[in-house]
Amino acid sequence: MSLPSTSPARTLNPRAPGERGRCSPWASGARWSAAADGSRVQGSAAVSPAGALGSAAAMGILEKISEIEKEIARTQKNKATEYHLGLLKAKLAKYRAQLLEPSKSSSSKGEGFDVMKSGDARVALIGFPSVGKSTFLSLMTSTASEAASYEFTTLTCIPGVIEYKGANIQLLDLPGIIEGAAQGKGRGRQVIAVARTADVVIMMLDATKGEVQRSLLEKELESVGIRLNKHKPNIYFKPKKGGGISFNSTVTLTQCSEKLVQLILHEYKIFNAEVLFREDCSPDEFIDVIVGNRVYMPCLYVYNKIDQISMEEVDRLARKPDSVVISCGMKLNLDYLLEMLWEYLALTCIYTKKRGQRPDFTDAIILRKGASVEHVCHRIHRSLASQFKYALVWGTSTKYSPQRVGLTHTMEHEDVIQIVKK
Ligand SMILES: Nc1nc2c(ncn2[C@@H]2O[C@H](COP(=O)(O)OP(=O)(O)OP(=O)(O)O)[C@@H](O)[C@H]2O)c(=O)[nH]1
Ligand SMILES: [K+]
Ligand SMILES: [Mg+2]
Repeated sequence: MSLPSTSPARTLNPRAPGERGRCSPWASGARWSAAADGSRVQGSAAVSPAGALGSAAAMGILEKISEIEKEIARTQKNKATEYHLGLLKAKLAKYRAQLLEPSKSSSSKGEGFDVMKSGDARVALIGFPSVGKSTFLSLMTSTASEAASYEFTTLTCIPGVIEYKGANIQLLDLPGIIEGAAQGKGRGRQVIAVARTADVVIMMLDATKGEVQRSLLEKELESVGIRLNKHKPNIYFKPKKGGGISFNSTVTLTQCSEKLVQLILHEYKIFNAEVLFREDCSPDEFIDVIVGNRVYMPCLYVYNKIDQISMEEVDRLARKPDSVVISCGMKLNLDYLLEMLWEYLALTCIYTKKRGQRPDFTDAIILRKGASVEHVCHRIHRSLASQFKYALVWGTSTKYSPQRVGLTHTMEHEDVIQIVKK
């Protein structure tokens, strides 16, 4: 491929990096309603009964899962089958959970996967074999991870550090995963366990291969409770000791009804609970709330090897939501990827200020979203929180500037803080 001399940047990045509204998973949530349903319906292919699970019990569950998935696929989706489908989905989620449980206690943890969390954030590289994950790690960090043209070059978790805007971002190179990973194929289960601990997942894809790799990987992660670029369903759910099921909603529901909610709850042997829908959620989303243990994670789809495809194809991929096109081989568009990654991490930068002085804007304290004043204290000095009297905060997290706050106050991006000791 030859890159055009006129404005390649526009083709690579049809979105301006600052356009957080359109690319950030925290934006309005418009994308979210369409995504939930149907994903399981197509999921039948992903569950292969030939999964690497040894025990007969596990095989039994796999069979049950594939049977339910077949039935869901057979069942037409309409008003009359709504309850039936809802029940099937609840059953499916239950069996999937059972399938995953035993592995936690067994010895299948896998050597080399317990990498210590370090730095300000963690990013996991997930992808099929030989898409270029290790090449990427070696390029972006000072760590070298072996890259080669054969599959499964990487067998463990290799950590590196990206230094960007004063933050240390831990980047994890992982073995390639394949279809059936969630059922234990290859090192899939260990890889997915690491992915769950990340702040952002980079799903690396080979731009020369079809779209099917993306949907296969999404399905694998979905099936173990990882929700990509979705927010937690806004449903209040509280199991109770008695009193039956009290059901309410603050919005018009088009996908769930009281009866369906009850059916699903009964499937989980829950007969007393308070349920309040604050959003028009699907049955799948409601099941996610009951099951709990779901991880809602931002994901960047990174198409590598664009040096191998046509300009038109590059342009098409670059326009997909949550997507970035790169070439590790030709070092194309890596800066833009870093900008996007920074946005998706949505780290909070806090500036400190001494009494009577201007804030120090040269040295930000970098924290995860939702960090409190106490987190800030710990970052400055280990004993500061115990000597803390109050803090003055300027910025978007307070109503007044400055405002006197306590240790539990939640900080926001670019707030300025002055800490007053006892
Ligand atoms: N043409 C081209 N080849 C690339 C690019 N990036 C990586 N490769 C090649 O792709 C092959 C696989 O790269 P790796 O980095 O080993 O891929 P991986 O995803 O870590 O593979 P596993 O560890 O086996 O899962 C190597 O031969 C790389 O040189 C790229 O941007 N363009
Ligand atoms: K490889
Ligand atoms: Mg590798």
